[in-house]
Amino acid sequence: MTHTPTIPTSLEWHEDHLLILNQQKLPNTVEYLTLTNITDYYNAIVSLKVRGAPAIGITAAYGLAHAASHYETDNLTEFTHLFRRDKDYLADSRPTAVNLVWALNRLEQVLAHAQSVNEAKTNLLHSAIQIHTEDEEVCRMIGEYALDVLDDKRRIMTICNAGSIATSKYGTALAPFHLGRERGIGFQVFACETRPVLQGARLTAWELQQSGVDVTLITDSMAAHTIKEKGVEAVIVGADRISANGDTANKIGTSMLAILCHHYHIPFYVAAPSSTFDLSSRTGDDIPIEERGPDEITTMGGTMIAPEHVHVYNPAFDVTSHELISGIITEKGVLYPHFQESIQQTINLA
Ligand SMILES: CSC[C@H]1O[C@H](OP(=O)(O)O)[C@H](O)[C@@H]1O
Repeated sequence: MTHTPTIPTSLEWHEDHLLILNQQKLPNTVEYLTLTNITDYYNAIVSLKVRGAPAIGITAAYGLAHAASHYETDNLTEFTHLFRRDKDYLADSRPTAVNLVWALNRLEQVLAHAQSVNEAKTNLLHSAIQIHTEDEEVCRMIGEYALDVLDDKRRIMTICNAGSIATSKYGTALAPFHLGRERGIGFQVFACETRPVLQGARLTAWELQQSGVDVTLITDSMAAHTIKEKGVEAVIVGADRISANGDTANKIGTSMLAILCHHYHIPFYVAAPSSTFDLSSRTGDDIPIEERGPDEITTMGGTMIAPEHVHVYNPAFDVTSHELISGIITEKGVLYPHFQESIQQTINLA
């Protein structure tokens, strides 16, 4: 049976609930979950059932609007108090991806202009839907600019999953591959498995196969050898938070690839929407790095692969110095060094 290439997505809003693709079950099971209360939304984000900076921002926005639609008060002051309680709850789910707080703050701005509880409930949901639908065009534009930047390069490496299922559609780092396949541009993508959660092995390999893109899976430790032996021509990655000087937080292992690109004299690109920039973080030192539990490292499929009680350090992200980044590809165009200035000129207009 021939497979019809499709670009998979992970989020669907249905009138009064959000349907999410359970990314913890991929690639073996394609399962959708219905989120019905704010604890469902929180737990889905914390447990990485939904993950990826833009996708968790969109999910949190729906979660907050959904919760607010059930507040039983006609008093706007009381409504606002409940709103801020739930906003803070969702904001605490994961600390590194700034898209989460960006989306929640956008809803708070909508609430500030509401004249009644009913108007607030309506406008909050419309804002969440708008954040979701806007993101698809943003990712498509990132894909267009990335195709220009990659030019005639075809052998590209990536890490984690900055793909269609990590956003509304298309993705950021993977967007050029999806668009390219639709236009007959044949990329060969080398996907790092991305220990410990295996977003590369479980998600990027699956997503690109669904979309008909040529993907080769490697372990993270094979990156240097693969760049040299397979003639990798560029690396493109996503981002969770980009500071004012261009330092970029992304999945753990990303800075390792940037250092390899510097050594092998190939370009290292970051692909991210404007909503991933955090100008209040002056440098990467200001970016909070999420640390996750030991089980992600000491177990696989529920089986211990390390001795009991071993000390574990599990940072989920690392920071790549702006000095190692060749370009930051956004929906507004490509930013080049010196990033402090180009970010001020471009992202301030967001
Ligand atoms: C466009 S996704 C951006 C970013 O989010 C991922 O982190 P996680 O899987 O922990 O949510 C990864 O760092 C991606 O590059």
